[in-house]
Amino acid sequence: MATDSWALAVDEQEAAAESLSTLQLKEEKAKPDANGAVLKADDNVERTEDEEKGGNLVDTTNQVEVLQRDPNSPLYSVKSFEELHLKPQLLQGVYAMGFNRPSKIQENALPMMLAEPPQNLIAQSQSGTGKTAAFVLAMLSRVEPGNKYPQCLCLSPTYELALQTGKVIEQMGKFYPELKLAYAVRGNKLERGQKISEQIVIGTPGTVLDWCSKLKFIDPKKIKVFVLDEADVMIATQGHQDQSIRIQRMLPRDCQMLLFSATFEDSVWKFAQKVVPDPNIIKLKREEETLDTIKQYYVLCNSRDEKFRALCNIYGAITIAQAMVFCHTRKTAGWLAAELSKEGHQVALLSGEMMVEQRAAVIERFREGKEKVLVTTNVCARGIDVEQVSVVINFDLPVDKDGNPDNETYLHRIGRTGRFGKRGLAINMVDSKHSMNILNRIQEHFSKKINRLDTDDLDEIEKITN
Ligand SMILES: Nc1ncnc2c1ncn2[C@@H]1O[C@H](COP(=O)(O)OP(=O)(O)OP(=O)(O)O)[C@@H](O)[C@H]1O
Repeated sequence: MATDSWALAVDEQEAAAESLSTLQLKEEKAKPDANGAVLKADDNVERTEDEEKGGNLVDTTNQVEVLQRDPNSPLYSVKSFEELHLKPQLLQGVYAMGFNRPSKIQENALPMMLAEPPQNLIAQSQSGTGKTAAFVLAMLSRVEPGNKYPQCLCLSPTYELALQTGKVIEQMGKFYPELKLAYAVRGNKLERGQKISEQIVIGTPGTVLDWCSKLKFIDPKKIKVFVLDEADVMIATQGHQDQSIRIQRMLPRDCQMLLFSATFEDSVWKFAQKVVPDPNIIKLKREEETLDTIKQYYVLCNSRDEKFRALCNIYGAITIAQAMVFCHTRKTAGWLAAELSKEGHQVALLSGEMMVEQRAAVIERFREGKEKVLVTTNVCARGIDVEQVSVVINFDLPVDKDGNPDNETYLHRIGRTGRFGKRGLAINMVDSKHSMNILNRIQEHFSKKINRLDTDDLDEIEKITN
C-alpha cells in the first residue's frame, strides 16, 4: 500500500466545509429504565395502557431479526460472524455482546479490512448500524497481543466518544487477557520518557499527536492500523484535520487507513479519497442515507411558545421512553429545559460551555435513565448511542453558519433514535417561512417526504406511533 502523505492535500483544506458538531459521543446500550418502560416483544409482561400506546416506538428483538433478513435493510447480511473468519477469541467477544449476525456494513467492510495485504477503506453507513463494532473488530483482528507496543491507533473527535469507543474495544477484546488499551485523552498524564506497552491507543487528535511526537510515548513507525472515526468531522474541522495529517505523516507507508462515518459531505468525500491511497470505498446513495425505521414529521407553529405547547401535546399523547431535543442556541436550550421541568418532566441539559467531566456526567445519568429528556444543542448531535431514545425533536432545525440547511447534522441528530433496527420518531418544529424553507430543502436533499403532524389532534399523534 503506497502512502501518499495527507500533506499533499493540506492546501485543499479550505475545500472541506467547517463542521457544526463539536461533541460526538457514544454511549453503551442503555438499560431498560426502572419503570420497565422498554418492553421486548418476548417479554412476558402485561403492558399498561400507556405502554401499549408507546410500545411500538420502542423496539424489539423481532424487528432486528426481520431487518437482518431484508436485503434492503442496512442490518441485512448473508453471512454469519463465523463466515467472516474472525479469530475465536473475537467471536467469543462478539457473541458475549449479544450480537447474533453482522450488519451490512460489518459484513461488507470486514473482509476488505482483513484482506492480505491490508487495504485502505473509506466507509459510510447509516447511524447506528454498527460501524464502531466493524472497525473495532478490524483493529482487534490485526493486533498481536504478544507485542507490547502500540499497533493500532484510533482517533475520535471528542473525549467522550474516545471513552465510549474504548469501552467497545474492551468488551469485544475481553477474551484476549494480554490485550491492553491506552486512552490518549486530555487529563491522562504519563511520565515523561515513558514508552507505553498497550497495543491499542484510542484518543483525540491533539493528545495522540503529542504522544507520537513531543512526548514520544508511542513509536508511530510501529502502527499497523490507523482509524479515523466520524471521519467527515475529523476532516472538516480545521484543527482536527491538521493534527490528523501530522499524525498520518509519521506512520509507516504501509499502515492501513480506515475512515468511517455516517455522512460525508461531497467536498469532504473528495478530500478523503485524495488523502487515502488506493482506498476501497463503501458509499451510500443519497436516498439510502436516511433510515426507514425512523419516521419523520414536522409540526407547524408560530412562535417559540407554540413549539413548546406542541412538545407538551406530543408528550401528552404518546409514551416516550427517552427523548433528545435539539435547540440552536444554549439560551433556547436553557429556557426549554426550565419550562419542561416546570411541567414536571425529568430533564437534563447539555450544552457546549460545560466542562467535559460535567458533560460526561449528564450523559451518564441520561444513559442510566435518571432523566427522560435531554435538551441539547449540536454538542450532542453525533454518536450518542442510547437504545432508549425513541423520539428526537428538532426544536430548531439544524442550519449552518450561513443559515443554510445542515443536512449532515440533521441526519446525525435523527440518528440518535432508531439505533440498530429500533423504530424511532423524529419531529421537526417549523416556526416561520424561513424554517419551512429549510425543511423543504432537507426533504429535497434526501428525497424523503416529511409529513405534517397536527399536534392539537391527539388522535393523529397517537396514529403515527402505530
Ligand atoms: N451485529 C450487531 N448485532 C447487534 N447489535 C449490534 C451489532 N453491531 C452493533 N450493534 C449495536 O448497535 C448499536 C449501534 O452500533 P454502533 O454504535 O456501532 O453504530 P454506528 O454505526 O457506529 O453509529 P453512529 O453512526 O451513530 O456512530 C450499538 O449499541 C451496538 O452495540
